[in-house]
Amino acid sequence: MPLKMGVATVTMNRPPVNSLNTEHLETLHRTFIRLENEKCRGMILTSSSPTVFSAGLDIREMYKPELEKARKFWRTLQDMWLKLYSSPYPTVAAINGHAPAGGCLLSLSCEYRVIVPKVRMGLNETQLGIVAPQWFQDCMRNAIGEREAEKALIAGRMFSSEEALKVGLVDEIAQNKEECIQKAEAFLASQANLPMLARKTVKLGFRHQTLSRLLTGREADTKIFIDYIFQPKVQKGLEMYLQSLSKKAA
Ligand SMILES: CCCCCCCC/C=C\C=C\CC(=O)SCCNC(=O)CCNC(=O)[C@H](O)C(C)(C)COP(=O)(O)OP(=O)(O)OC[C@H]1O[C@@H](n2cnc3c(N)ncnc32)[C@H](O)[C@@H]1OP(=O)(O)O
Repeated sequence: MPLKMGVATVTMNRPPVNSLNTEHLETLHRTFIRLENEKCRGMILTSSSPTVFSAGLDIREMYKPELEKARKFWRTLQDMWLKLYSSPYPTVAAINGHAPAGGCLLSLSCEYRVIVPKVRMGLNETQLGIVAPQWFQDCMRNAIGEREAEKALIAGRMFSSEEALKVGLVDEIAQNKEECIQKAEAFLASQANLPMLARKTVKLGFRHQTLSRLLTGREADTKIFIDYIFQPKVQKGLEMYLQSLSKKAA
C-alpha cells in the first residue's frame, strides 16, 4: 500500500479473481483502519488482476458453510463496508476489470469511480437466485437514483462500461489502467485543498442514513443472511452456480 503525498493505492491481490473471503475482507478492513489512523489524504482502490476488479463475495464461503464461519464472514463484510463507506478521507475506485455483486459494492462505497472499457459491473445477485442485501441496494440507489436502481436490482443487471457511465454508476471511463489511476489521482487532487473537516462532515451527512440502517440492525442483517443462505434451494443454486463457473474454466 504505497502512500504518495498522503495518497494510498490499495491494490487487491487475491488471484485469480479477488473474490472476497473472510481473510481478504479482514485485510481490507485492517487497511482502511490503518489509513484512517495515519490520516491518509485519499485512497485509490484497484486490483492487480488485468481483467477483474473483484468477483464479489467468495461463493465458497456461502456454500455449505459451518454456521459460525458464515456468521464471521458476514460480520467481517459488514465491518469492512462500514469502515470504507464512512472513511474520512476521499476514496476512488479505479475499476480496472469486471466488478459483479460484492465487487460492485466495493466500488459503490468509494466516492468516485473510473472504469476501463469493455468490462461489466453491477449487482447481479438476482440472477444467481440470491438477493442483494438492503445496504448493497442502498449504495446502488445512492449512486444512480431510485428508479434506475430498482430496475437494475430487480433484473440483476450487469452494465457495460459505457452503460455504467450513461446511468451514472461510474463517473469516467479511462482507456486503460494507467489512465484510470491518473484520473483517480486527478479527482483526489481536486479534493486536496478542501477543508478536511467540512468535507468529511458533508460526506458523512450524505451517508449517515445508509450507515445507520446497518449499524442499528447488524444482528438482524446477519440473521437474514444466515437464514437465507441456509435454505436448501439457495444452497442448490449456489452449487449449480459454482459448477457453471468451474465448467467455464475447464
Ligand atoms: C429477504 C432478503 C434476503 C436477503 C438475503 C441476503 C443474502 C445475500 C447473499 C449473498 C450476497 C452475495 C453478493 C456476492 O458478491 S455473490 C458473488 C457474485 N459474483 C459473481 O457472480 C461473479 C462470478 N464470477 C464471474 O462472473 C467471473 O469469474 C468473472 C469475475 C467475470 C471473471 O471471469 P474469468 O476471468 O473468466 O474467471 P473464471 O470465471 O474462469 O473464474 C476463475 C476461478 O475463480 C472462481 N470464481 C469466480 N468468481 C468467484 C466467486 N465470486 N467466488 C468464488 N470463486 C469464484 C471460478 O470458479 C474459477 O475457479 P476454478 O479455476 O477453480 O474453476
